[in-house]
Amino acid sequence: MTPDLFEEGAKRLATHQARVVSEVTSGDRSAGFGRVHEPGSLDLTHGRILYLEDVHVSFDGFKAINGLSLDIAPGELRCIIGPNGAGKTTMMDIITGKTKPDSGQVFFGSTIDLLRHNEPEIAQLGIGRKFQKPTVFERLSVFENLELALKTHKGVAASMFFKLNGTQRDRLSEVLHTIHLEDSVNAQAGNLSHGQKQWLEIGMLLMQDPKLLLLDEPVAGMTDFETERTAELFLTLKGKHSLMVVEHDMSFINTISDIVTVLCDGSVLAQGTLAQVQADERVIEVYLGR
Ligand SMILES: Nc1ncnc2c1ncn2[C@@H]1O[C@H](COP(=O)(O)OP(=O)(O)OP(=O)(O)O)[C@@H](O)[C@H]1O
Repeated sequence: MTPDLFEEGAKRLATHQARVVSEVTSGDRSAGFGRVHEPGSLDLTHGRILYLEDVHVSFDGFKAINGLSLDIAPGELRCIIGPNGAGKTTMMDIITGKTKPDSGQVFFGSTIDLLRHNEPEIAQLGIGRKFQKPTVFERLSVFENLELALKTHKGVAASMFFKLNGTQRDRLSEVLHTIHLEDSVNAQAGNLSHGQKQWLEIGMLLMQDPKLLLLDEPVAGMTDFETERTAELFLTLKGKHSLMVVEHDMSFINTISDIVTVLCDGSVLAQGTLAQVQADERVIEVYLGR
């Protein structure tokens, strides 16, 4: 880096720090959000890995997200439910940088302002997303899919010369064990069952060691047996990773959930244990009264 660029960077940092100091209220809920962080580290000082505050998004005047505030603790497994059109997918689009909100705050840890980053950067920061439909490479083996996930994460240039080292091989074996696919390591992904493909895709995300995993209807289309194993898998991941699971299957949610957040009309309608939210009159009304 040239001295000029150094100087410019130092000036930007000083301006940013001055602005942050003037904005932060001591002891406030938002205290410290926006602080400059060490590159590569995730500041969890405030005990929150994800923090959304008063987020708004409109599509052609329609308020899809309307004052959404929500936060998640490190290692937590949070379930998100809500009727069709509640804003669940749009919320995930905002967290992963696919949709930029009109206003509001979205922080990863205390210091990383996600609204300043694009989709690939957010993935590199440690937020992995699994869409409803499995998207594995059908012609490749289970092993090759997992290996490819690691290569892709390293970037195009690095991936051309990529060769698994010992630690990465150990990681791959560990992930294979976690996703219950040890016996299918050489199977072609296209020949796996629907549930196994879903697990493989989760395994591909795990190869990148995400800090936060967003999972959209992970058990849709699974057999009862596959759903049970997925519940076991998520309970294994909880603690090591933070998980946000959007699901409609209430018995699955009952097995895995601590706290359930109910979204409706783009904001949080209720939050608590599954039993608490199911007993909430407002929740009953949005599910049954429409
Ligand atoms: N790109 C877009 N343009 C216009 N409207 C949109 C767009 N994306 C989402 N919406 C609208 O925003 C609202 C929220 O949609 P979203 O997909 O986030 O809901 P959801 O809770 O994920 O629903 P579902 O459970 O059916 O997947 C819906 O009314 C949807 O039609």
